[in-house]
Amino acid sequence: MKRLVRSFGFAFKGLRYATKTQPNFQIHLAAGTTAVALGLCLKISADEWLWVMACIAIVLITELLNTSLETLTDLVSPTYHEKAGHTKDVGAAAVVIAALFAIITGAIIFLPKIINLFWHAA
Ligand SMILES: Nc1ncnc2c1ncn2[C@@H]1O[C@H](COP(=O)(O)OP(=O)(O)OP(=O)(O)O)[C@@H](O)[C@H]1O
Repeated sequence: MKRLVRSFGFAFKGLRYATKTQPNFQIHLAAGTTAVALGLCLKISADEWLWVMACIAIVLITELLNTSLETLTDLVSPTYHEKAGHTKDVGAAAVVIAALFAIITGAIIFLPKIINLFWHAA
């Protein structure tokens, strides 16, 4: 049990580090918070909540793994190396794919509801 609590402590340390030092992680956190606020305002269904939560988790997880990869790359290869560049580029590509998936899912869920709202307000 003590080991589990210690592991959680390290995990929160990592989360704090990413939140404090990574502007991209801060942007993804803000986007996730906005999606949750929109979900509450637009009263999305349980199924839609599952998609929204999955998207938020996938984007934050890929961003955290990318940060981890970048940090390790900077440690192992502080000077220019083609493979270090590939490592960072592939990590960044994973984040872009996750973010695109989240944007498309968000558009499918929220756009019709937002359009409907304006349609009825007009
Ligand atoms: N050691 C390196 N060797 C070769 N290319 C590198 C190296 N470090 C970075 N690069 C190239 O520069 C790009 C930007 O890297 P940089 O370290 O500036 O930002 P990042 O760590 O990818 O992202 P962030 O701005 O979120 O910290 C990388 O995607 C890679 O193409």
